[in-house]
Formats: sequence, C-alpha cells, structure tokens
Amino acid sequence: MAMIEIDRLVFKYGDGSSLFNDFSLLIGKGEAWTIIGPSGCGKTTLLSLVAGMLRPERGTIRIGGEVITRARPRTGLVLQDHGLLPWATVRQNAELGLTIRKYYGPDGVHSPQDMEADPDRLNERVEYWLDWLGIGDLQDKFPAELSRGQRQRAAIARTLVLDPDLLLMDEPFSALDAPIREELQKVMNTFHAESGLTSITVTHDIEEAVVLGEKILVLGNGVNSLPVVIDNHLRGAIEKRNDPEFLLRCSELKMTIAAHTVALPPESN
Ligand SMILES: Nc1ncnc2c1ncn2[C@@H]1O[C@H](COP(=O)(O)OP(=O)(O)OP(=O)(O)O)[C@@H](O)[C@H]1O
Repeated sequence: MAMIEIDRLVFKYGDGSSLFNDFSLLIGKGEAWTIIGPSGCGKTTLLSLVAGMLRPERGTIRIGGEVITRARPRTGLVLQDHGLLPWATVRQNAELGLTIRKYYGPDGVHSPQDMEADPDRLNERVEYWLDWLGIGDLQDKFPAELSRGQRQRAAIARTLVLDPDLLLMDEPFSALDAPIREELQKVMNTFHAESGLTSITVTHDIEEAVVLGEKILVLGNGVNSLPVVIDNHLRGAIEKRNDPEFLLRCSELKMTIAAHTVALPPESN
C-alpha cells in the first residue's frame, strides 16, 4: 500500500521557474527513499511539500490516504542544523515535542489521537531513545557541550520520541565527518529495519544515497515531470562501499544525475 501518493504535483515559488509539473510518485509503506540531484533542483522543496510546510500550486499529496494541507503530527523531521534549543539540556530538548503535545492534547492536529498520556511511559520513551542513540549519559549536558555528531543524535532522539510513522530528513549528516556520518547511517538503517517506518532522506552525497535508499529519486534542475527512480538493493551495504558492485552503482547514479543536470548559463556581470 502506498504511504505517500503525489498526484500531478505542480509547484514553483512565486514567479520563479517551475520546479514540478504534473509530477506523480508513489512511496510504499515502510520504504526507505533517498532524493538526490544538483543544487537547486527542488529536493528540499519536495520534502517541505510532503511535510505540509508548503502547499502545491496544483495536484495533491496524500499521506495514509489523507490530503496534506498542513504539518502532520506523525511526520518526523530531522534537519541538518539540528534545531536544538541552546539553553535546554539534551533531555529537555528530547522532551520538547512531547511537552508541546501535552499542551495541545491528542487533538489529531498537533498530536496524534492515540497519543499516550501516561508521563512515566513518556519518560521511559525519552530514556529509551537517548540510550538507543548512545547519548543516555549526556542527557544533562547542553548542546554547546556536545560534538556535532552527538547533537545530531539528540535531534534524532527528539524526533523518534514522537513515534513518527514517516521520517523526513534533509541532509541530516552532511555537516559531519566521514566516520561519524557512517556511524549514523548505520544507526538509521538499523532503526529503519527494526521500526518499519517510511523514510525519505535528502542528500547531495552519492554514496549516502546508495547506503540509505532502497529507492533513489533523482531530480533534475529543469522542470521535474516524470520521476526518475532507481531500485537499489545495495542499501545498507556500508561495509561493501569499496566493492566493485557498490562503486558501479555510484558511478551509474552519478551519470544519471549528470543526464538530468542542465548547464546553467554563465553569470552575467
Ligand atoms: N522560499 C523560497 N522562495 C523562492 N525561491 C526559493 C525558495 N526556496 C527555494 N527556492 C528556489 O527553488 C529552487 C529549489 O530549491 P531547493 O532548496 O528545493 O533545492 P535543493 O535541491 O534542495 O538545493 P540544494 O541542494 O542546494 O540544497 C532553487 O532555485 C531555490 O533558489
């Protein structure tokens, strides 16, 4: 069953050039997708449309059968710059979404109808995810006292605590050094396998697109109409990233991206 149905999407910013025209795509429940393409092709825009932060000019986006017209409580978002509150501890940051949900109650707009109300269970959930992400012993520290990788783990914990059924990540690991990025890629792949949630990760990194996406959507920097989707059985093959098969997939992907990249006219001075 499709989790996300994008149906004849049309979108551009103001009077800018068209980014999506008659663009349709189905994303299955439990699938892990990555989106890649040249700078400015609309990766973040597509993620924001799916997140309900932007509205299509025409066409519809449905999640779980419902047309998205606003942010949805079961959609979790992880961004590159963490968005942690600097004056709050790791634990307080991880609790933030739950605190906001308690304020609104299970109204189905700001929080899911089936939200747990038991504070002990909620505390347990925060502890669980902090431990699972390996930052349980850092919960009383402030973001400035953490490494970038630890901060990103805290941001991921904050999102997972909310029990999302759809996880959208925009270049979540691009500011991290290679070993830490690989570690978090492994963490996310394990999480995906265990949780069965649907995920979409925007990346500009070819290897990352292959490591994290069982389906890879390639966008072009012209108008996107027919989606270009690569089926990728090498997802999760982090240890095999130097194998010929993996390298071949990366070079194929590179060529596909190049084929959908329109050379921009030289800047006039
Ligand atoms: N709020 C906005 N108002 C007007 N134009 C915008 C806005 N946000 C993005 N754009 C333009 O829309 C296009 C797509 O932007 P988007 O951020 O989705 O691309 P991207 O593929 O994520 O790029 P990058 O890889 O550089 O992050 C770009 O040309 C960008 O300049």
